Amino acid sequence: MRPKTEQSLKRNRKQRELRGTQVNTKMLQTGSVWGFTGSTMTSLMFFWAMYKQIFPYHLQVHIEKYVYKLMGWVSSSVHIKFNEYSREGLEKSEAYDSIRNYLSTKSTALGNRLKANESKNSKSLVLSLDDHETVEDVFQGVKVKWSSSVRENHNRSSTNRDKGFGERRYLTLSFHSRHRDMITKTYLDHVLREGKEIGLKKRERKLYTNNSSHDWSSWRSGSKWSNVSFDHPATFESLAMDPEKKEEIKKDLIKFSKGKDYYKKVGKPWKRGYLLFGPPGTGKSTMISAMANFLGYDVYDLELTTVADNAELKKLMLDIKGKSIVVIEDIDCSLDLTGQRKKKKEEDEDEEDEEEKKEAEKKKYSKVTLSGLLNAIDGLWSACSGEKIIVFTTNYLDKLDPALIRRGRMDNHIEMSYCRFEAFKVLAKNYLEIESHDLYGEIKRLVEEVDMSPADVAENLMPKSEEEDVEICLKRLLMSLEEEKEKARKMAEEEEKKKAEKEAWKKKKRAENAEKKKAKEEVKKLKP
Ligand SMILES: Nc1ncnc2c1ncn2[C@@H]1O[C@H](COP(=O)(O)OP(=O)(O)OP(=O)(O)O)[C@@H](O)[C@H]1O
Ligand SMILES: [Mg+2]
Repeated sequence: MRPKTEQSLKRNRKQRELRGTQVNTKMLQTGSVWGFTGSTMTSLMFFWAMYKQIFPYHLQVHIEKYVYKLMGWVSSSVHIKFNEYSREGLEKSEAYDSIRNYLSTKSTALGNRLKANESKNSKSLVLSLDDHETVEDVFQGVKVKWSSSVRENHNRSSTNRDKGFGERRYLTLSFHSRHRDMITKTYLDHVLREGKEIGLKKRERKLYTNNSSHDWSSWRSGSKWSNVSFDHPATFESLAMDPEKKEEIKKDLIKFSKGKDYYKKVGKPWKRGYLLFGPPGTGKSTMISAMANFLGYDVYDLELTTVADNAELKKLMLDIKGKSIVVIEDIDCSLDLTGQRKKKKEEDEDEEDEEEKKEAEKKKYSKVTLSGLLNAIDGLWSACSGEKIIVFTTNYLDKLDPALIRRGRMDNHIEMSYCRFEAFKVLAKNYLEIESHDLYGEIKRLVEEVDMSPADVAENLMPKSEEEDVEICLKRLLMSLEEEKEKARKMAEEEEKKKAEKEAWKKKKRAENAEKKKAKEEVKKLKP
């Protein structure tokens, strides 16, 4: 470790010497905000190079301090330095990362030399300004200059050495002193905000699932959630549904994600609830992935049946970060959230089949109640750590307690329905890469009258071998639709028959009753 560090230090020193006085001049900059004149620079360069060779480091630090002060008196420029690490060298500076992200967009435009870094938390390479590079930026008509610098880290504690820090990087922002107020107040705010935004878009997103509380202590740092990287390919473009409805949802999401100030103004926590309902295979789960990809949010898949009680649910909720979608799938099956009314009904019916018994067993573990869940959604936690979207999915809207899905809790109710022609066109484009076909007319007629889920349509459209072409897939879909239509017709016929039989039975009963009544009345008349 040590020989390698010393070698790298030597190499750095050499590089510095090769770069000459220009680089050394940049290294003058160490104060947090200070200034110096450009006119005195040239004469200083020579002395600076000499003095770096002659004086030991600890003396240089003192000399530099006084030189900066002197230069500050006559300066017309202001320089602000941003270190990569905190003073102790242990923690990476968030501001540095945000500025680096911001500058990566500026430097690409200007064609500067860039450095590609691979980051653990980023889904792609992070491009940043290379060492000793400069880039200009213009904000509200004011020109500023950013330069990236690196200097040896002379204060290498054992921790630093272990972490492999031989160098200290920093960015310097330079501008004319007359713009000091605007730059320090408005421009820096703008840079940090934009940089953070870029960082969030680039970061690798996660899919979290809740651990059972029995396991909380055994997970690293007592984590309540375990995660994998979220890599679902669904997007709104590939989602088959009514285009107008899709646009509405996208607009709603954009409004929400940009609504920080609005929510603050109206005094509401920055969160929004979506209820997705519809038959199986209509794209509810796919929609959640598309939403997460659209907004760049993490997904927290909350399995309520493994949550022991309300207190545990609250702890889980408090452990959720901002910019996330909290999902409770099949909310009607998760817990007995319909309250007493359902219990009574079940007791009356007394006809639980095997499946229901198993479900009930699962639910027994969890003591989460409806009011616990309502608190978890609406409670104080929901105002913590940034914006959140909560999504419930269900196949049976009428099974849910109205309190759970009322507006304000579930703000947006979205019905995911059977595949109609507009949705079919999206699926055909996704699966077969076609925009139209001779068979479209026939398909349109059938999909508008047959209830087939997008999942079933997609399955028919997917080529099953290399030999299967577009026509084969479309014809298979047509056949399935015809079969479904026939099935639906037979079912309707049977329904009709049953209804007619019931009606006939009722009529017969009514006639029998009338007959009986008549006979009784006649007997009454005959009685003295
Ligand atoms: N609207 C859709 N657009 C695109 N693909 C869809 C759509 N609906 C379903 N699919 C396809 O069908 C598969 C199943 O859909 P998904 O899991 O989203 O349905 P779901 O509504 O969540 O069903 P369930 O109610 O059973 O959970 C998806 O993987 C996707 O390929
Ligand atoms: Mg689903």
